[in-house]
Amino acid sequence: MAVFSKLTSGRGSLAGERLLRLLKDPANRQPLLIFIAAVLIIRSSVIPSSKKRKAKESGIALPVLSEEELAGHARHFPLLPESAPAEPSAPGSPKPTLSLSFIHQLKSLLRIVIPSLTSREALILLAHSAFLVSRTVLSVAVARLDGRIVRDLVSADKWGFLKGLGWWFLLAVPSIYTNSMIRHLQSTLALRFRTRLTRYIHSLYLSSAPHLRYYRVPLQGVDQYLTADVEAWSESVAGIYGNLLKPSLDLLLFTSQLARSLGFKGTVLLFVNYYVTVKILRAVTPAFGRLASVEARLEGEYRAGVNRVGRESEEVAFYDGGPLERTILLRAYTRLIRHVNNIYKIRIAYEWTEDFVVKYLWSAAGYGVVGVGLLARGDKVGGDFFAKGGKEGEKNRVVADRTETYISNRRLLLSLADAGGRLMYAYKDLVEVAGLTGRLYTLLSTLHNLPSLPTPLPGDGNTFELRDVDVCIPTRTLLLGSAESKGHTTLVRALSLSLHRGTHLMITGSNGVGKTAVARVLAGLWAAGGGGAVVKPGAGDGEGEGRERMGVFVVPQRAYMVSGSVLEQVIYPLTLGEFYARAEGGLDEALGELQGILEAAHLGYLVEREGGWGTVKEWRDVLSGGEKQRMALARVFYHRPKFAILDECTSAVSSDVEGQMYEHAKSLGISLITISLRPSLTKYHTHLLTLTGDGTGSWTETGEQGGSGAHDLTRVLEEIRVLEMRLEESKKWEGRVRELEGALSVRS
Ligand SMILES: Nc1ncnc2c1ncn2[C@@H]1O[C@H](COP(=O)(O)OP(=O)(O)OP(=O)(O)O)[C@@H](O)[C@H]1O
Repeated sequence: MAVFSKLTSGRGSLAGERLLRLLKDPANRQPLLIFIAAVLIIRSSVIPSSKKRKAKESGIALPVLSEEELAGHARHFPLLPESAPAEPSAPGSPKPTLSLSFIHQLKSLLRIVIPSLTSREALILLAHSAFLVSRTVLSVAVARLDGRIVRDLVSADKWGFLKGLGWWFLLAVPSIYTNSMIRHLQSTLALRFRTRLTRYIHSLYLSSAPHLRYYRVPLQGVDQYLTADVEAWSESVAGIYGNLLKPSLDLLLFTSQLARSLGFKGTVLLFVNYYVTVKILRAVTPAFGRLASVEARLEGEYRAGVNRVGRESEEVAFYDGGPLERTILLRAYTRLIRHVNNIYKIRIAYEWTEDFVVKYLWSAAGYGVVGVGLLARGDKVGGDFFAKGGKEGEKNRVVADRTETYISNRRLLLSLADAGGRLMYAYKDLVEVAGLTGRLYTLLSTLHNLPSLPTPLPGDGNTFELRDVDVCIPTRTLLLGSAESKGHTTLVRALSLSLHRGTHLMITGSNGVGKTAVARVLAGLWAAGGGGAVVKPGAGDGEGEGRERMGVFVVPQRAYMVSGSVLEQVIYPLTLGEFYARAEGGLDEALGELQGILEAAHLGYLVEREGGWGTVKEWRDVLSGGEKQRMALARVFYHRPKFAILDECTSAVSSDVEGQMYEHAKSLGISLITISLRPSLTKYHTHLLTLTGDGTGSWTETGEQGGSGAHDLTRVLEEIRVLEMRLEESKKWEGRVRELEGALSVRS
């Protein structure tokens, strides 16, 4: 009551008095109280004040969930047999029906989007529910008022009619406010669900080592899951609540209201009507859930095709592959459209039945139900009414009362038919939500259940070692972390290596023998097979070098350019925030250091050419192949790792520049592991690993022994080459000598 006394004080006292007067009437009390409660909830907690909104807008952030928080959810996402990674086509395959497993899946996802009963989402849901209830109550009030107005009209009650009209306008205000708030809260809820789910999936999918889920997830078209599916699910789930709750409430309330005037028979008839409706619609409802799930998958395939052409546009253009790409895209599009068309066709029969049931069967049932009471009693208001002693005024009153009852009931019945229709649509939506829920659950349970890769041994921090490791092409199980190498194609068998800082290894061998595969095992992307172990140097300050150094930094074959500025290209994968935090001597000094690094990578001109460190461009397209490779080397110089794995990453750089960059890297104390086919690079290394590629997985290692090393190896190879050349030449001279001898013998 404190709220009301506040309302009645001061300027609002007149309005407050009126409000209290309205509340005294029991017929008005219920809808008004609900309406006021809903407005107060919204004002206090859901719609932020302008001050609050400003603060929120300036600080919109999506903090990453911690591994502990993610682990807390993991138990709600056990790997279902349908979504087990053994089934690559899993996303479309689980049959989404309204079964127990759907309820479990939905609950698991709802836990993410509504984390607690005091969360903002729960409050919005509460306010949404309050508005839904108040809308139903308002509908009943409107139906009753409708009846009263017509009654007063029929009985020519002028004042009653005007009063009714006044109430009509008064009720319009909360009604329209309620309707718009329901829509607003539903969209807000959908957006918040989407944000929560996106944040959760990103935290899980892009979590850093040791899981590298984004690299290992064995699902096709993950982008479709992350974008379209999340959005569609959030919209549907936020909508389905209202679409289910409102008509269910309507059904309950309208039926109870009707039951009062329809009597027993009418009420039974109403229930028979419900039963028949449900039976008919259940029989004709197609598997909308599965259809929606397949549609999402096909949409994903088409989308991935379009993305590929956009990404590789230059390559496609060089080959002039447009027509072929068009055929591929059209094929994917046709598959999608054919499926969507099928859904439309399947829907026709369903919608015919639905229309008939909702519009005609329900209305007919309505007339029947209203009429049954009156017709059954057979008490006409005709001539015999007076014969039985009825008076004129009484007749008018009876007619007016019946009109009121009829109008109110008819309105309630129409609303009831509408509620029934909505409920049917909601059922269809619910089945579609089941499809999307199945897909998202598959994604999350797959991500949660990716087993950890075996953790590399730490060693002394300055040694890189492979002990008896089989390098195997990853089948799904190996990719998921199994160290069991049986049944897999083994590229390199029982490989053992031990590299200390200061030594430099070159891995060579012909194409496809598994050089990059060895790098993947070294970097921890693939599990070491054959029960072997990897000893990997972690981050640290090395041997008293002052600055914290990364353990291992890999430069892959294809140079990767991140979206962002020139500066962000050099410091990748460091964020700008981390870069600033590191710049202890000030930003100018840090940028000066970066400029020096670019010069060492022969890219000193870049910052000036591109208009500054902050210039943002699509660097993948702007930089030449060689420039991209030099930028990748600049990253190595910036991070100064203990070990750098360079996978054919200077193939487009001229030999002299390549040599200078190698020397520079070594001068920074970086131990190099180079994968290359260029013999000219051997001279920068102390060890040589040759993968023979003879199908047995064998390999040979040449290393520093007693002062000799790869330098000797190069020298020996060179000497053999020179001797072979001389041998070749000597054959020519032998031929010439024989020619001359032949000529001499002819003369003599
Ligand atoms: N994810 C994978 N799934 C299946 N096969 C793979 C996979 N990755 C690599 N392979 C196969 O393993 C073999 C070795 O690949 P890898 O990339 O290590 O060769 P490489 O020696 O680096 O060759 P190149 O000199 O051409 O770069 C190849 O035959 C390749 O097709």
